[in-house]
Amino acid sequence: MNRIEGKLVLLGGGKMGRALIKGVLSAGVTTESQLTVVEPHAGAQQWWRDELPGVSVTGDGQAAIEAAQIVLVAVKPNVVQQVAGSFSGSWGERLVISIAAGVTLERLQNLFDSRCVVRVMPNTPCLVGAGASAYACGEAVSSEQAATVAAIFSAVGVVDQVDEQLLDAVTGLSGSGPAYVFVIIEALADGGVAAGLPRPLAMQLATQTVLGAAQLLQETGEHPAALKDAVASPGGTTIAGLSVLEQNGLRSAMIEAVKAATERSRALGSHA
Ligand SMILES: NC(=O)C1=CN([C@@H]2O[C@H](COP(=O)(O)OP(=O)(O)OC[C@H]3O[C@@H](n4cnc5c(N)ncnc54)[C@H](OP(=O)(O)O)[C@@H]3O)[C@@H](O)[C@H]2O)C=CC1
Ligand SMILES: O=C(O)[C@@H]1CCC=N1
Repeated sequence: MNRIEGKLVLLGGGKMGRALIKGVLSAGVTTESQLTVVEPHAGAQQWWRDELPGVSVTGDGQAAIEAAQIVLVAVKPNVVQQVAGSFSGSWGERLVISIAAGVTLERLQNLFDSRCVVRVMPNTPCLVGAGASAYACGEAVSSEQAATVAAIFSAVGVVDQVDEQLLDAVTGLSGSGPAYVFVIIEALADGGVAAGLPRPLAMQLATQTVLGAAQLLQETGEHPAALKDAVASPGGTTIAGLSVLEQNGLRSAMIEAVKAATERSRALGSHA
């Protein structure tokens, strides 16, 4: 794992900020003494003090940002403008990495008056080191700085550099995708309960089935259709279940969900 150089400030100590920082610390990408979290709300500050007592936490980021080489922006998209305006110095001397959904590189470059900005889309499985992230770099980001971004996000899962035009679709697929999968797992468990299984057993079987299927797909490198066919015996149980999924439009529901989330990411970008 590559260690990153310099002080890092996290703006916004909520769900994603916590997931990312816990991941980079446990992977040894940086250390608690190199980190400051800027979070205005007392409740959220307390979480950091309880969980990571070696990390500095403050409500006012001015001094910490002045001392930092890397700033990770993890506030809601509609708060990015406010945090960009909260610092009186020049952002341009720092690498600014934003995970705000939909907020474009052009918008980041304008808000931070810097071309040294990176737009990233991670997801919540970063919390357990199984995230999927993609990023695009602004015009002045050096290859060393791009490597810093890769080091941070590879500490919490897989990461790819992409053209910025793909990032709304990344948001619709892997950014929002964990929520779709949680709905599928919950529904599978409900089906098991409806068929007579105790709830805890149904939940364990549903979760492990999704985890195992994803792992099988990844490790064999087979096409999902081939693995699906291998489960479905002629005249058997699986083809009976699959036929109900087709009748009820599961595939098109998934496709439309990703498209709708992609559109929403584009819309967030135009309003942020
Ligand atoms: N959740 C997800 O699955 C994903 C989210 N994202 C993106 O990550 C970003 C953060 O999302 P998420 O972690 O879910 O949101 P959270 O609301 O959990 O975290 C945002 C945090 O920022 C704090 N905050 C508000 N104003 C300021 C400020 N002026 N300065 C510093 N901190 C502030 C919030 O405090 P308070 O709540 O008290 O206002 C909150 O603790 C969003 O832009 C989102 O689009 C990206 C990928 C996946
Ligand atoms: O729902 C959202 O807006 C954020 C971005 C991707 C996942 N959650």
